[in-house]
Amino acid sequence: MLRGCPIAQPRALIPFLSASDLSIGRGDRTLLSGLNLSISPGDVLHLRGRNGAGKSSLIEVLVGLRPARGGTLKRPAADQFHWIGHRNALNSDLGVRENLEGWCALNGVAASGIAAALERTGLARLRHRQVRTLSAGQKRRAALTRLLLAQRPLWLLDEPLSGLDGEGLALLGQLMNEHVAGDGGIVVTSHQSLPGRLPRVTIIDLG
Ligand SMILES: Nc1ncnc2c1ncn2[C@@H]1O[C@H](COP(=O)(O)OP(=O)(O)OP(=O)(O)O)[C@@H](O)[C@H]1O
Repeated sequence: MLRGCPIAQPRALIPFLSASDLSIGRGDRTLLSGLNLSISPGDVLHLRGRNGAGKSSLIEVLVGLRPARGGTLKRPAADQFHWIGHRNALNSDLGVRENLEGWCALNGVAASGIAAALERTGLARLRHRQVRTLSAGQKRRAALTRLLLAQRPLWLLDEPLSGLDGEGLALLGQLMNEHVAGDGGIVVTSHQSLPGRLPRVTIIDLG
């Protein structure tokens, strides 16, 4: 029997996360309904909208912090995504490095990468500073440092641009670019255009 060269098959991209006919609400109000979305390796999903449109509420539903009001949601396992919320999830009383060490210990992540990750996010110099003494942008950078340590395929970033200066925005653009180039996926909320040159961005306007 003749055997030819194996023919390269197109890669089937299995979504990290998908939702159909999703509705979400706060209190007695429905904020969003009939929402369909899917995020696969290499995708960036930009959730855009005015203040109060429901961006944070939606991302909290996507990560499982609050239930959807209706529809279907398929989410990855907890160790397959990393979420950065509005508040950065940093302990103000601890130093930058201590925060990261604690996060690594809690999440079973090797702490050996902390020094390099802090260099990358421009915080090496501030590693011993108590978090409460950092500026808003520096706190944001500390939260972004966890992305490098976590090395999880799906990132969910709520307003990651807030507080960052031009250099910080460029850094975030690079991190996002590298992540999707390595077949990661990103869900990101922002009022602004996203930094960097991202190859595959889908924008969902929430109003
Ligand atoms: N605990 C709450 N109870 C009732 N309504 C709430 C609660 N928290 C937020 N809301 C309302 O839900 C709506 C959506 O809020 P959400 O924080 O998701 O908006 P957002 O698009 O992220 O806004 P922003 O751009 O200002 O961060 C707003 O109208 C807000 O007032």
